[in-house]
Amino acid sequence: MTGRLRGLVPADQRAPLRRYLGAICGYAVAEGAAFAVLAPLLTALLQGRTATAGRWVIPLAAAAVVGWWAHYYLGSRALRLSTAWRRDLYTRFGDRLLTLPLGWFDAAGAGTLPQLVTGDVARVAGSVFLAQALLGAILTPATLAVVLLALDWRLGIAALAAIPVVLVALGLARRLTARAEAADHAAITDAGARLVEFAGAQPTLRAAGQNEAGRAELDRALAAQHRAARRQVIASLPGEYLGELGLQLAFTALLCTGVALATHDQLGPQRMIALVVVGISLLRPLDALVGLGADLRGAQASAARLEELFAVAALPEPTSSADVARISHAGVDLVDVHFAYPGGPEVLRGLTLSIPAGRTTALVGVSGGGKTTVTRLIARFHDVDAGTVRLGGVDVRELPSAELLCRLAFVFQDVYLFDGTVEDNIRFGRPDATDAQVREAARRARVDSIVARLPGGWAARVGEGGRLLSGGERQRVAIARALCRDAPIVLLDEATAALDPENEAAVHAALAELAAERTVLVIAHRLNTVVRADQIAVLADGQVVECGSHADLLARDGHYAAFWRDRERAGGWRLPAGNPQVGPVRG
Ligand SMILES: Nc1ncnc2c1ncn2[C@@H]1O[C@H](COP(=O)(O)OP(=O)(O)OP(=O)(O)O)[C@@H](O)[C@H]1O
Repeated sequence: MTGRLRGLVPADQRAPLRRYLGAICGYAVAEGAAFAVLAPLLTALLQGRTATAGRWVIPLAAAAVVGWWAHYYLGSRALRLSTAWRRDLYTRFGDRLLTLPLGWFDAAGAGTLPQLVTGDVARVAGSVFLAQALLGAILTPATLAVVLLALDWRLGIAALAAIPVVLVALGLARRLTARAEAADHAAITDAGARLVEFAGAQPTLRAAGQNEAGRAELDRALAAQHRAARRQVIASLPGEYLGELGLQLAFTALLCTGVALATHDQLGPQRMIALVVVGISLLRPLDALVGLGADLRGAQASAARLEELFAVAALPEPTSSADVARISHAGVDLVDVHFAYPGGPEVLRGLTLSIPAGRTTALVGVSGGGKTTVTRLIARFHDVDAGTVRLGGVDVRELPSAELLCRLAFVFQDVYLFDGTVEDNIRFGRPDATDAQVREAARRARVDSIVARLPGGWAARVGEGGRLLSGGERQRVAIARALCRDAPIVLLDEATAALDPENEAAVHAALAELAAERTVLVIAHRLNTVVRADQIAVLADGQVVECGSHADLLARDGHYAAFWRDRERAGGWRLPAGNPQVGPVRG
């Protein structure tokens, strides 16, 4: 077990694994010793000493029976160890997902999850079986080599001629395939992600009559994966061929040496044949070594990826929740905030914004200007690079994440509903809510009218992701969830999609219920929302360049007023990114 893999072995499985590895070493050596019995047996048989040969059959038959039992026993041990290891990795995986910074999920990291869960965990846990094959392919020939050297050192050396060539083949295979293996893994991950994306995009693609256009990305990823797999096979060929060549040379050397010794009367022909058979038994398992080396590298690479995931630093948590008592109001303040996504340019450059308690603040700005980023920093998906985000006067970094998150409710644009009933989905915001509280939240968010039309009513399931509901209906359920949660601060990303008049009116009524007496920060995409907000913050160049009510900002005749005039002229809201003037979306 190599260092990387050993590091992932669960603590309570280390001792059983050590015992198992010891047992398979013993098994491999014993297998070699059992093969060695062939030498006296065959010699006696070929010399016509059948009684002696018969005596040697007894230990060989006993070894076969014991070997059969040991094989079964070790196989069941391996299965138990591998299953326990896999279970532990899944548990650690689940625990890790709970503590990963939320920002990790919307970065590239989340795309690697399926491959980590399905491929890497299985490969690491499966290395228990690999260890058996590998140790067998090393120790059985090593035992036979010692026996052969003891019986006839000349034939032993001839057989061992393969070893340097096999070692060179292993090194060559590792060097040539390292890059190809990494590229193949990246291509498999990408193709998997594209496939999931393609499946999820089916409704949109078909509605737009763009089935083929949507396929292009998937086809490209599959073609890339095919190329990467072919390159990996090609890269592995020289190592395999060299290993094979080494073995053929060793067979030839063994035979030639045996024949030479027999013809020069150095060795009886019967003994020569028996020893050559032992030599062939020595060489045979070496054949598998190059392939097993590739499997081991694959398991090590999987272990490295899992280690990388387990090593992602959780955002530092305060050791005590004492600062929670200092929260004096439900307002949020961002002070001189600087932030860049890992490896990206600075998105927020000294942003200062005060979001007063119990009021609605609309955030407007060009697409990609950093509005969503502001909400993510308030919820501490990421930590700021400089400056502070305060909730009720307390730095969010000084609040335990559970304390922070229980004060926040989110209503995202792409609302995700679980495949349960509407009620389940509303209760999800607050698991201990009573039926009456859930129904009340549903009524205030105008969800009861959705339930009325669902076949099965409250008992109807909404489908995975809420696909049986329309976008507006999903958002109403999300608003009901937030109402049920009753958090004092709501972070809301208003839907950009056009809603039918009935849904539009229902969503607005629901939002009005949500906003009453709560602190709301809304990424506003609708004219009504912007105009009605208590204050509008205009985001440009990573800063809040204007802040005030609709009337104030119009009177100031700055960015907002310019955008407003633009909007009146064009009848639209959103200005293209790069335009110095700012604006949300069509009202
Ligand atoms: N997870 C991420 N990793 C790296 N960069 C990101 C990430 N999320 C957003 N960005 C980048 O940060 C910048 C700000 O994005 P953000 O989503 O905050 O803008 P926005 O104003 O909400 O845009 P929109 O109105 O189009 O939703 C963009 O350049 C975006 O590409």
